[in-house]
Amino acid sequence: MPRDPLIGIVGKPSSGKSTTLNALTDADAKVGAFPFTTIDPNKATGYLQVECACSRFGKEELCKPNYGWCKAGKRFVPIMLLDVAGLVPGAHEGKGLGNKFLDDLRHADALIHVVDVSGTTNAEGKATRGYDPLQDIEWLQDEIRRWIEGNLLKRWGSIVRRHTATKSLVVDTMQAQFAGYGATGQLVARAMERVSDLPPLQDWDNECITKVVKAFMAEKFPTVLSLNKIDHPDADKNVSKIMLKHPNTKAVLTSAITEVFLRKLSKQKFVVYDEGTEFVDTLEDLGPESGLKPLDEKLLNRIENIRDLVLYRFGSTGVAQVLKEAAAVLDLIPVYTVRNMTTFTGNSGTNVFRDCTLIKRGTQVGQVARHIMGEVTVASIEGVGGKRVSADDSIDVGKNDILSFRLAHSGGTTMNF
Ligand SMILES: Nc1nc2c(ncn2[C@@H]2O[C@H](COP(=O)(O)OP(=O)(O)OP(=O)(O)O)[C@@H](O)[C@H]2O)c(=O)[nH]1
Repeated sequence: MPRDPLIGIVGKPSSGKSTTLNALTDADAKVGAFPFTTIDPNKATGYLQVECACSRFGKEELCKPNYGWCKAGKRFVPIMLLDVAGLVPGAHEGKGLGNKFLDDLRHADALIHVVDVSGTTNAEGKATRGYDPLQDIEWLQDEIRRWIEGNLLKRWGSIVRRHTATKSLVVDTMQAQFAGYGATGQLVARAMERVSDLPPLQDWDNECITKVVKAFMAEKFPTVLSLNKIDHPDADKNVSKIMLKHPNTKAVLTSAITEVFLRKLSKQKFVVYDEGTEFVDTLEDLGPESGLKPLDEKLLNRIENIRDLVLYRFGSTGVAQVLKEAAAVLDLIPVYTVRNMTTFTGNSGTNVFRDCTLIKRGTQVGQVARHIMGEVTVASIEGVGGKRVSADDSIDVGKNDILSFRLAHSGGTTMNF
C-alpha cells in the first residue's frame, strides 16, 4: 500500500452509508487544509481516533496537528474514505451502477459494509418488514466474487496458454491477472498461500478458480461489518443471527443516525458529547456554568432513549469504532515525523507532533521515509532520545513511530525533515 490508505464504504441502498459517511467525515473542529494529493467527488476525509504520541510525553497542551486535531491526547487523524454507492444484486451484470460501482471498488484497501440490521429494507433498499439482513452480507460478497471471476473466466483460455508457454509460476500468472485491482505481488502471494492443494493451473476447474478468487478477496478487500440501525427494536435478533453465521468476521454494532444527531446537538451547544464514547451531558447534568442551552421535553426524552437503547447498551454509537476496526484490519498505526527529537516540534514554533501518517505496522523505516517524502536519499534517521535508527528497522506502536529524517541534499549538505 504505497499510497494513502483508502477505506471503501459499501452497502445496499438505504442501509445508512451516507449517514455513516456524514458521521465519519463531519469534523467537529475546523481543521487544516486537505492532506491528500488527489480529491474526487466520491472521496471524503474521515477522522480516525488514535491515542496521540503527545500523551506519552505529557505534551497534550502543545499538540496542534497540521491535519486533523488532537483533544487531550485523543488524536483525530485524517483517513480517506470512498463512497462506493449503487450496489444492488446483479451489479456484476451491470445492474444499478454495476460496473461503475465495481470499478470504484478496486481502489479500496478495506471495506466497511454497512448492513441495515433493522430488517426494514429489502435487497434493493425498498421499505419492507422482517427482511433477513444475513442475505445482504452474502450477496454483496457474491457480487464482488462474480465480478472478479467473470473477468478471469473471459480470458481463461489465453491465461492458461501463456502460463504454460512461459513456464511461469502460478503466483506470477495470478499477479498479472490481479494487478488491475491494485494488488501488489506480496498481496497475491499471501492470497495464494491461503489456498492449498491446488492442481497445476492448466487443470483448474471452476471450483478452483472460485477458491482462488475468494482467497484474493480476503486479502484485497478485508471487510468490517457495520451492523447499522441497532436503535431499531428488530435489530437484536438479526444481529445474533449474523454473529452466529459469521463468527470470524469483524463486526461493529452502529447507529449512524444517533451519531449524526448527537454531533448536531453538540455543535448547537445543547449537549456535551464525547465522540466515540457513551457520554452525553445536558444542561440538567452539568448545570448553568456549562453554558449549554436548555432542551425541550421532547428532545430530553429522545436523549434518554438514546442513552438507554444505544449508548449504555452498546457503549457508544459504534461509528468511530467501525473506522478503528477498518484501520486495524489493515494494521495501520500512526507514525510521527518531527524535526527536533528533543522538543518534538517542527522547524519553528512550540507545537509538537504536527505531522502524523498512517502506515502499516512492521513497515521498514526506510520505506516510511519513501512513503512520506517520495524517492529521497536519507542520510540518517533519529528516534526518541536521539537514538540512531536503521532504515531496516521496523515500526510498531511505541517503537520507531516517532522519527526524524536527515536527507542527503543534492549539494552534498544535509537537511532535516
Ligand atoms: N433507525 C435508524 N435509521 C437510520 C440509521 N442510519 C441511517 N438511517 C436511515 O436510513 C435511511 C437511509 O439512510 P442513508 O444514509 O441515506 O442510506 P444510504 O445507504 O446512503 O442510501 P443510498 O443513498 O440510497 O445508497 C435514512 O432514512 C436514514 O435516516 C440508524 O442508525 N438508525
